Amino acid sequence: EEQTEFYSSTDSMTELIVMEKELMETLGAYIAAEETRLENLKRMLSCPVETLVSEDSIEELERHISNPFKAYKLVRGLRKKWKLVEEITTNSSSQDFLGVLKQKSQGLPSDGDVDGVALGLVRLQETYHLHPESVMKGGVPGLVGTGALDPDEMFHIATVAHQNWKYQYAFLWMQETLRQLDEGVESEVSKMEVLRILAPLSFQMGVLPVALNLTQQILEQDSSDLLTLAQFAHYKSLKESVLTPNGYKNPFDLSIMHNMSYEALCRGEGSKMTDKRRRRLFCRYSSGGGNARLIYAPVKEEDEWDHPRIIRYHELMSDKEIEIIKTLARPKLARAKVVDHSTGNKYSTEFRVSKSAWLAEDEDPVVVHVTQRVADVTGLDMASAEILQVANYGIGGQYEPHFDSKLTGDTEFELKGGRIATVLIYMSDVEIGGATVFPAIGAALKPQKGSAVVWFNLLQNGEEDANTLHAACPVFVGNKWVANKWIRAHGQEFRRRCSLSHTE
Ligand SMILES: O=C(O)CCC(=O)C(=O)O
Ligand SMILES: [Fe+2]
Repeated sequence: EEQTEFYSSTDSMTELIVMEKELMETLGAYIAAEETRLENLKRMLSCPVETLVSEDSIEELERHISNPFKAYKLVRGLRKKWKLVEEITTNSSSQDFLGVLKQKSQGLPSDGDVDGVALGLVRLQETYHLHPESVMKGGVPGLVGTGALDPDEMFHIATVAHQNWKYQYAFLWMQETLRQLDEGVESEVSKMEVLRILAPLSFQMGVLPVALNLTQQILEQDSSDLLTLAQFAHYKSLKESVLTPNGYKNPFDLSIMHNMSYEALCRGEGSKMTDKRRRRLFCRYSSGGGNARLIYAPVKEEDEWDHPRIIRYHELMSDKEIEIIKTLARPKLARAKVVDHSTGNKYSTEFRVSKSAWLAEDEDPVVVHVTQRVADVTGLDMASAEILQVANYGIGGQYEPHFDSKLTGDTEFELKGGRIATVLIYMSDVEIGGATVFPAIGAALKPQKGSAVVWFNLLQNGEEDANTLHAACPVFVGNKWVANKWIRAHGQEFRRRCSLSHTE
């Protein structure tokens, strides 16, 4: 059974806000119905069938009901009233409400979803080198109104980081949790729970004085804990020995890990473009070599990179077209899957966190128009191209370095050839993060709504171009929508436009 997995796409996160609003309305209606019911019950309570005065003696009561009319009224009144009370009591709308809640709750986040969002946050921290404090205290430009997390939320993020072997971030979040608890902030998690994880973690991270101090704090609470006693003795002997632990790393220094060129490029560092080369990159208007559709409205073409050639076409899609494509894709978005090379099975991984959908030409004239526009500006033959793939990235959504031409079990290869070119259309701007980076050449391309970037994955000899290894950086702030048009080799033999054919 497929999970909803909101976190892999920002679009499904917005659905959650809508759902919360609907649930609140349903809850409001339920409460109103219950209030009316209670009001009715209270009214029953305030008008007794007969008033019993405390001084009334048995004789008086007997005299009272000796009047046959009064006796009649009493019997009838009691029957009527308490039948009504029973009716009102059983007519609770709680069953209806619970039914609605149960039906809606299938779309609400599961525990797995909550963990997934936390892992997404840690992934962002890794890529963009963010300390817990800077995330919370607005130390990140563009990230406004985050607000503080409470100790239970921090403890949860720390636990998820720990379970996913992200020890440095687990350590930092646990530390922050402990700091808050020491400041007396209310929490469900106890200080002992935090200490029992943080003490050995501090040792693992190589900060022996902290490990010793925290272990001591555990023992102050529970001096009979044998395991902790043994750990304490071990840490102490290490401290007293002249040997300092090898490979000591400052656990607060986030630059020591995740410094692969892919992540550096995502942070806007490590571009390998020199000034001299940059001066030879141009921007021009092109009519696609006399294409009738472009003569009066030439396309703005910009060199993004020289070797290999990467070109950006501006205004490939209009905002209106983008809205239509997104609307068509929305109901079809499913977590993007990666193919297992040995078994051919598809599975979802952290390697590729996004939701995608395929749109065929017959779904809407706009899809046909996009294909036509791609054909016009690139001059490539679309007969062998794949249908349009639309992707939406959520919190921490990313696609780690890969080649578009490396497809396992490619059923179209025989007939249409390899994925010779990629046309990547950006259907949104992204406030922070979400760049497309090429680690082998040190290039980073920023999403720009309506524009498309194009490169050849295959060299003229048909071999894969190792320089086209690329990745989608995690989205940090914003919503990322892209569309891919993969163009196959067949039909391009005489069409590889000179502006794009600098490769050998
Ligand atoms: O979203 C991006 O920036 C790149 C996506 C990509 O490389 C792909 O879908 O193959
Ligand atoms: Fe790709």
